[in-house]
Amino acid sequence: MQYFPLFTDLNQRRVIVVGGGEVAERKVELMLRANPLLTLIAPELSPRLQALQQAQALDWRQQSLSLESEPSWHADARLVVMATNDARLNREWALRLEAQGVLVNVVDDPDACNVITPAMVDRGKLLVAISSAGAAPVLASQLRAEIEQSLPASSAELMEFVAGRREQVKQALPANRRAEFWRQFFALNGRGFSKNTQANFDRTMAEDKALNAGELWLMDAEIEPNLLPIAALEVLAKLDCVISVLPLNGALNDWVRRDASRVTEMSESTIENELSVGKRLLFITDEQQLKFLKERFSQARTIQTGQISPSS
Ligand SMILES: C[C@@]1(CC(=O)O)c2cc3[nH]c(cc4nc(cc5[nH]c(cc(n2)[C@H]1CCC(=O)O)[C@@](C)(CC(=O)O)[C@@H]5CCC(=O)O)C(CC(=O)O)=C4CCC(=O)O)c(CCC(=O)O)c3CC(=O)O
Ligand SMILES: NC(=O)C1=CN([C@@H]2O[C@H](COP(=O)(O)OP(=O)(O)OC[C@H]3O[C@@H](n4cnc5c(N)ncnc54)[C@H](O)[C@@H]3O)[C@@H](O)[C@H]2O)C=CC1
Repeated sequence: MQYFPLFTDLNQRRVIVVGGGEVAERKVELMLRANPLLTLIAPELSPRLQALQQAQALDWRQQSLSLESEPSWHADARLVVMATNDARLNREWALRLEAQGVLVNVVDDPDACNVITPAMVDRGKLLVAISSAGAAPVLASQLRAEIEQSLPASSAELMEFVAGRREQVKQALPANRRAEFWRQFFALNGRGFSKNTQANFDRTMAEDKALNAGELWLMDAEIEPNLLPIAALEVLAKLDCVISVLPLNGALNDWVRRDASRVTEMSESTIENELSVGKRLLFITDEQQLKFLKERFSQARTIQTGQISPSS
C-alpha cells in the first residue's frame, strides 16, 4: 500500500489553491463540497472561478506566486494544492511545504505530493474513494462510474435517516445484536431511501425483538402431565422459571430444567422485564388467569394435552 487512505475534515479549515486554470477549477469545485475556507492565489481566474469568487465561495488573492515569495502566504493552510502551469514552481513549493508538514497536492506530479485526490462517489455521509496511487487514474475513474451505478442518488438521504436512528438502535438492542440488525435492515431496504424506508426500519426492529424476546408459556393446572406431547417436554427442559401457586407434581417437576427457578407469582411488569432479556417462563394456573394472560401477552403460547400452540 503506497498511500494510506484517511478522510480529512476540511470544514472551515483553510485550503489554498495556487493557479486559476482548468485544473484548479476542477479541484476547487470538488473541495468546496467539504466546506473549507478556500483561498485562491493566481494572477487571473477562469470564468467559472470568477463566478465562484463573485458568489463569495472563495477568497481570491490576485498575485503570482514565486520562489521568492514569503512563506507566510500559506501560514494557516491545512492543505495546499499547486495547480499552476509552472512545473518547477509547483514542485519547489511542494517540497518546502512537505518539509513543514503541510498537506500538499501537485496535480501533475505525484512524486511531489504527500496527498493525492482519489476518484470519488459522493453520497453525503457515504463516500467511496478509489485510488490507483497515480498508476491509472482512468481505471480509478471507470471503477467510480461502476460504483455510481450501484448506489442510487437517494443513498445520501438514506445515510441521514440511518445516522438519525443509530442512537435509537443502541438503546433498543444490546451490542452483540446491532450489527445483525443493520445487516437485516439493509438487506430489506436496499441502499436507497424511499417512502418505505421508515416501515422497513420498523419491521426490522419488530422482527429483531420477536426473534430475541423470551418465551411465555401457559398451562392449565388441571392438565394431566402424562398426556403432554413430546414437544412440550422440550419446552419444559429449557425453562428459566415456572410460576405456579401449587408445587409441581412429581413427573412435571422432573421434566422442568433442574436449575429453573420456581415462584408462586409474578407481576406483569416483571414478566415483561424477564421476556425482554430473553427468559423462558411457564405459567401454570387456572383457566381464568390463563385467559387474562393470553389477552395481556399476545406472544404467549399454550401447552395442552396432545399439542402445543404454534408460535404467533
Ligand atoms: C497523482 C494524481 C494527483 C492528483 O491530482 O491528486 C494524478 C496525477 C495525474 N493524472 C494524470 C492524468 C489524468 N488524470 C485523470 C483523471 C483523474 N485523476 C485523478 C487523480 C490523480 N491524478 C491523482 C492520483 C489518483 C490515483 O490514481 O489514485 C482523479 C482520480 C481525481 C481528480 O483529479 O479529481 C481523476 C478521475 C476522477 C474521476 O473520473 O472520478 C485523467 C482522465 C480524465 O481526465 O478523464 C487523466 C488523463 C489520462 C492519463 O494520463 O492517465 C496525469 C498525467 C498528466 C499528463 O499527461 O501530464 C497525472 C500526473 C502523472 O501521472 O504523472
Ligand atoms: N488541463 C488538464 O486536463 C491537465 C493539466 N495538467 C497540468 O496541470 C497544470 C495546470 O493545468 P491547467 O489548469 O489546465 O493550466 P492553465 O494554463 O489553464 O492554468 C494555469 C493557471 O496557473 C496560473 N499561474 C501560472 N503561474 C502562476 C504563479 N506563479 N502563481 C499563481 N498562479 C499562476 C495561471 O494564471 C493560470 O490560471 C499544468 O501544468 C498542466 O500541464 C495535467 C493533467 C491534465
